Amino acid sequence: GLGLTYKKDENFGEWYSEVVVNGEMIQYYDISGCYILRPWAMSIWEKMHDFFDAEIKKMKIQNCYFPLFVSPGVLEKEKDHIEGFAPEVAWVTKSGESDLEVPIAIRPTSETVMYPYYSKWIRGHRDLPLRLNQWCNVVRWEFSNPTPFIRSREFLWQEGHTAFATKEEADKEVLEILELYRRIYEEFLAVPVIKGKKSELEKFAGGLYTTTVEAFIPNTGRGVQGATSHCLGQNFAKMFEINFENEKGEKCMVWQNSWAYTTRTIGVMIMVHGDDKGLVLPPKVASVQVVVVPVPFKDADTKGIFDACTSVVETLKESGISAEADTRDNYSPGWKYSHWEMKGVPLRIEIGPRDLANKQVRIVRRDNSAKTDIPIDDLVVKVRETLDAIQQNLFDAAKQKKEACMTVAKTWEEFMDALNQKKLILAPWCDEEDVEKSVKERTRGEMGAVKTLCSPFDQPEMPEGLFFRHLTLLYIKLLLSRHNI
Ligand SMILES: O=C1CCCN[C@@H]1CCCn1cnc2cc(F)c(Cl)cc2c1=O
Ligand SMILES: [Mg+2]
Repeated sequence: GLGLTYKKDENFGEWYSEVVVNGEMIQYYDISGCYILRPWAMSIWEKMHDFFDAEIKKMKIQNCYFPLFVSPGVLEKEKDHIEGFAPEVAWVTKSGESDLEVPIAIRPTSETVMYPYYSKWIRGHRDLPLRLNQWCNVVRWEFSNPTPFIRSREFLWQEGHTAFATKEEADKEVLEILELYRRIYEEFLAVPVIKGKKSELEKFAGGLYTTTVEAFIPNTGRGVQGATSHCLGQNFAKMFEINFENEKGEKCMVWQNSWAYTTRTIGVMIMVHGDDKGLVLPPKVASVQVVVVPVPFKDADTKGIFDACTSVVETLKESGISAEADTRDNYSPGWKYSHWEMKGVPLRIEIGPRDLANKQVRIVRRDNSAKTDIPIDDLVVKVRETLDAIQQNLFDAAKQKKEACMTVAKTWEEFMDALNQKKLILAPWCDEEDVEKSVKERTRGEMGAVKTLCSPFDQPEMPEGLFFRHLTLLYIKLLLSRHNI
């Protein structure tokens, strides 16, 4: 039938797999960990792309495209940089029947692809800042359970790679990009995130520091990394000899950043807003914001109703609202309601004989099912207001749920209690790796281990209790459950 067989709060993993398929976002593919992104998903990727691409162009960042293939020598340039990652690298070993002389890696990320050329291109301070971005796919042959959008062996992302003469410039850009990621989540996907800094243990090992926007999946009580903006320091400059002659003629190493968000953003949005009727799309990223459904009654003025639907769509389109009429005559209105609810269209407009007679339409919100009759003359104003209200309501509801699953722990007991309640924890933190490792060990239990998510930039006032050596930063812990999402 049309409905979902799994309930979100009872079988989250199965609900998610079903809703991405029934909502026509994903088609499962015959290679494990690979998924087809159907237009209903691709249009969301495009909306975010259009925003982010325009913003980075304002920052004078230019798009480019580097090859998919990486030669082994370059990939393995720095042993410690890729030590843990080697099992994820996919290799091309043959062409046709014949083996390649040397296997070629498929990019899992592009530092080692790009930086030998940064070294060639950057000679003097006038070549700086060099700021390139690419929109592409990457391949990481992961083995932990694949999940559409959240963890796939190939995914789409943008990766920015920038080089500066000074650390100050790099530090500034790291945060400018992080703010764009916050805006993608909070202004477009209606998902609240926390900005923060990763611990030494959790950061990108090849970099100097990692900043992150952490999102929250209330159904699992887990945090999830939303996007990341690293300052690489001069580590890669040293590795790839990316030097420049400064104004005084001295040879200096550049300071670099790299930053990315991926198609995981779409999965997070689905998990946060979806319900037992299907997807719930925030209007800012919905390719169809309003669907108009004719409700003919016997033969009462059917033509008038269809004409009204067409003119409502035209009026909305003229005012920049993406609207579509479902005039298919082989489906009932009821079927259409369920279908477009499953696809998460934010607003439905119904037009029947009574609406026609009263010169009104009935609007039905997807987020809270509220039904309102509005005069046709107020159509555009009311629809725009309602779409804005839906966007805000989705964000507010997600924020409230997130805060409900976070708690402050000042003592070890409070900490363990919160863990067992599958909460995210704000706890005093000494930011020492050995302590982080020991806490990970001490908390390894049937629910999985615990890891730190970030140290939030917005630190709440210091709690008075201390249980780590000394209180420096608060951070949010993540309770990892073996049965990941
Ligand atoms: O997160 C970003 C933003 C965009 C550019 N890259 C960085 C760091 C990526 C870390 N990382 C992540 N995954 C990796 C997987 C691999 F197989 C290899 Cl060889 C390397 C890596 C790796 O360096
Ligand atoms: Mg990884």
